[in-house]
Amino acid sequence: MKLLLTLVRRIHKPHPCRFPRCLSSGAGSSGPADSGLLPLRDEELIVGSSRQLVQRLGAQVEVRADFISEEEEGALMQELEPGLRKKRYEFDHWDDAIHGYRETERVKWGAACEEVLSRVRSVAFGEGSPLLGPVHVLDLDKAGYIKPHIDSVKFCGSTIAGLSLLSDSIMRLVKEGAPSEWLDLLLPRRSLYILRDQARYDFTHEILKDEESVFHGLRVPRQRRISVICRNLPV
Ligand SMILES: O=C(O)CCC(=O)C(=O)O
Ligand SMILES: [Fe+2]
Ligand SMILES: [Mn+2]
Repeated sequence: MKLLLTLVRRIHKPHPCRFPRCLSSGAGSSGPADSGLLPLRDEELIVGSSRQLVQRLGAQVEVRADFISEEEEGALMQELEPGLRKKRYEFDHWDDAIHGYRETERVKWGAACEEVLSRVRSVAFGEGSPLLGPVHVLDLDKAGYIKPHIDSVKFCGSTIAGLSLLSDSIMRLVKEGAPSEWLDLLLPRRSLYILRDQARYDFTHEILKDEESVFHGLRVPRQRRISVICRNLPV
């Protein structure tokens, strides 16, 4: 199982640090302490190297804030935490795409979680799109991060949809072979993100370390974060 999950990710060499950056202005910033950055409108959750790129690639990237309620997050945690707690976070595989994580897959869910997942599937995937059966669950330690990689085209199809639990985080997309083209997505706690087509095939994605977690000039503290990821199958 570990092997299959690892095969899902094709790692890419980290690119040189791109801080500081010039970001377009306009987002508001205050909000409740819980997901510290809300309320932001969904279109304010994406910034990038140019307006054109945000517009063009933005059609293939979605971030939906507040996709699940606190109760639904609680239901997912209740179902996932017992199994996750039996595993240790892995920090020592330097060749892995992910540092400081434990992960699992789940096929069968209780009713409350199944309801959430069917909502994810219905917004992310076209009718009849064949899905990868098991849902992928990735638990990142506060000190964990995901290095730039592209999900395997052999095992995964055109669309990746992920819920973020427990923490806000920043997902960075960087065009393969053209590192000056990038998008940063602010993924608030309890949001859903969807990557499609070019955003999924031609751009690496990564989750920033806590200490690099700055969006639009705004510090976004990264806590332990759990993602629940649905994928479709390659055609
Ligand atoms: O945690 C996430 O949202 C993304 C995980 C990921 O990129 C992967 O497992 O390939
Ligand atoms: Fe990935
Ligand atoms: Mn992924």
